[in-house]
Amino acid sequence: MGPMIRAHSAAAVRAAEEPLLAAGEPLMASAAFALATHVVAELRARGRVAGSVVLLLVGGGNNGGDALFAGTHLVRRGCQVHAALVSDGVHEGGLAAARAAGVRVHRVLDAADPAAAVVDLARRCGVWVDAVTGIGARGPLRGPAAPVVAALAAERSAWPQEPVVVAVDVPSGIGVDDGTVEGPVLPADVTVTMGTAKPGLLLPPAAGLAGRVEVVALGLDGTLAAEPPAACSLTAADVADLWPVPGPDDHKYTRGVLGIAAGSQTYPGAAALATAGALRTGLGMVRYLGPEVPADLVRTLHPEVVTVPGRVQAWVLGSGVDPADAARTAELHEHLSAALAARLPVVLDAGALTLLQEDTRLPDLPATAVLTPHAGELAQLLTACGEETAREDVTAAPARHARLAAEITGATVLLKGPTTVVAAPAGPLFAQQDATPWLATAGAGDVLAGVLGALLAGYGDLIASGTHDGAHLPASLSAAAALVHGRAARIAAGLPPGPGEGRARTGVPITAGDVAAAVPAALRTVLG
Ligand SMILES: NC(=O)C1=CN([C@@H]2O[C@H](COP(=O)(O)OP(=O)(O)OC[C@H]3O[C@@H](n4cnc5c(N)ncnc54)[C@H](OP(=O)(O)O)[C@@H]3O)[C@@H](O)[C@H]2O)[C@@H](O)CC1
Ligand SMILES: Nc1ncnc2c1ncn2[C@@H]1O[C@H](COP(=O)(O)OP(=O)(O)O)[C@@H](O)[C@H]1O
Ligand SMILES: [K+]
Repeated sequence: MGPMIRAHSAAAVRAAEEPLLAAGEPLMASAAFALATHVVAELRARGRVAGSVVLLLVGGGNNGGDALFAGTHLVRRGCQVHAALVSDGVHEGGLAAARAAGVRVHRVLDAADPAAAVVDLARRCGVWVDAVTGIGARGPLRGPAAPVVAALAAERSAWPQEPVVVAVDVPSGIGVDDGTVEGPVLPADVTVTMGTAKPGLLLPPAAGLAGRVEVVALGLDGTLAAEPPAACSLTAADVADLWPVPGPDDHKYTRGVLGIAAGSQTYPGAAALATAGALRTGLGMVRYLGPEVPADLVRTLHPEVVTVPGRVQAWVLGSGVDPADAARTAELHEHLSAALAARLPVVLDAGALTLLQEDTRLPDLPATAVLTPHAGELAQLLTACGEETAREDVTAAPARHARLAAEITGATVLLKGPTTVVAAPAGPLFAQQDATPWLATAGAGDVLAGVLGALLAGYGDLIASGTHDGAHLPASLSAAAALVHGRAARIAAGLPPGPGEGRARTGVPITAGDVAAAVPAALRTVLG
């Protein structure tokens, strides 16, 4: 279990590089050697290295320079290496070295149809190295590189197993700092990234195009370790550090009591699922507060649940609550006000999000309030806050919209989706890609609300005392809940915990109840 994956912005990487370059460190030579080593490893994993045919897609900057110098190493390993220059400029030192080593250089822009010329060349190559742009990219790919990359992406989707695509630093064309994809991008199998991961390698939708991410430290890790990351992904080891494990002196009140005001006559299942998620997560007690039908269901399914009011250390509000139900909405308002006054952490899900929208005086929430919208709910919330937003806007730039909602409301925002993104008003973004598309099933969000609520209840006393580290703790706990929930889904679907399958479609269907039932198994993979 490795430590947290930390990503830094292009500007932070440049600032960290500066003193090393000034001191004469051969960063590009190191980057190129590491890149060649990874290409060789990919070739070896697929058969043989010597005799393999490699295509370098070379842009006009240092990203292209990395690939040209890597090409010299690959020639020495017996590869036949072709470099397609897809920009007017080129890294002159890299070009001279590549030519001298025997790399075959193709000035494809001289062809009548550069995209067709590159595709023609690419069909003969088993590895494509994407070095069009790196951290120097401004906006989506433009100029001749755009149709070249679009044509290669189309070619690749027709032949998904072959070739292997290795991106240098980032897949060219992604939003390096925000993970947006606004133009053509060639999906990579592996991204060899220099110095540190970049936010776009973790954040959706670009993260889905990066493949496996290999970080080449280049000696920048020391400097960057002192910088807060722009984005990060928790690993199981980080979650193990955060997860409350009871000691001999603990009792149910020190372990945490969670109040759940969820479910309704119309949607009683949400109450049962949020409760199941919470109970399986481990906490002292669940107090369920709601109308007769969901309360009966909860008592029947979970006799350990208490259904009378009393002290709690955190709340889950709103899952399965119909916003048109005025009486229930008023109850949620009361619970929310009481929770905020007591500085208790609170999860605002589904119907409770609508509550915020209908409150024209949007409460100024603390970061210990965690909103858990999916893309459609976040679009509605932002629109209600005066930021006209469509669901598609959110899915095109999840991190930006989650951050915007956090800044407007003051809350922590856990945005659900294929990759779960967590944003507090300040501090690093979190991106968790621990689940499986099988998790996209009714009620799965209710289970997540319960898991997160239970975790927050374990920290309730600390949070209420105000002695924690501000916005960071709720965001980290939200990311941890997403990891455990995602792993539970994978285990229920018969998949190993850990990173997803990329494009492969594996596993079996699951219900939200299966996910809740698999939370202890997920925790076993985390806590050991
Ligand atoms: N500093 C170092 O020593 C080290 C740097 N390293 C490596 O250098 C990379 C950064 O190199 P960089 O700064 O030269 O920028 P880079 O990513 O090649 O892009 C600039 C080129 O792209 C072009 N271009 C821009 N936007 C575009 C667009 N939308 N669509 C199309 N083209 C576009 C732009 O053209 P222009 O705008 O000038 O016309 C220019 O030609 C970094 O990612 C890492 O790989 C490592 O080796 C470690 C040591
Ligand atoms: N394609 C996907 N891959 C992995 N997880 C997904 C995908 N789509 C949705 N999810 C996850 O499934 C859950 C669905 O929750 P939600 O949309 O609230 O459903 P519901 O309201 O029915 O409970 C969330 O945890 C979300 O992150
Ligand atoms: K690249």
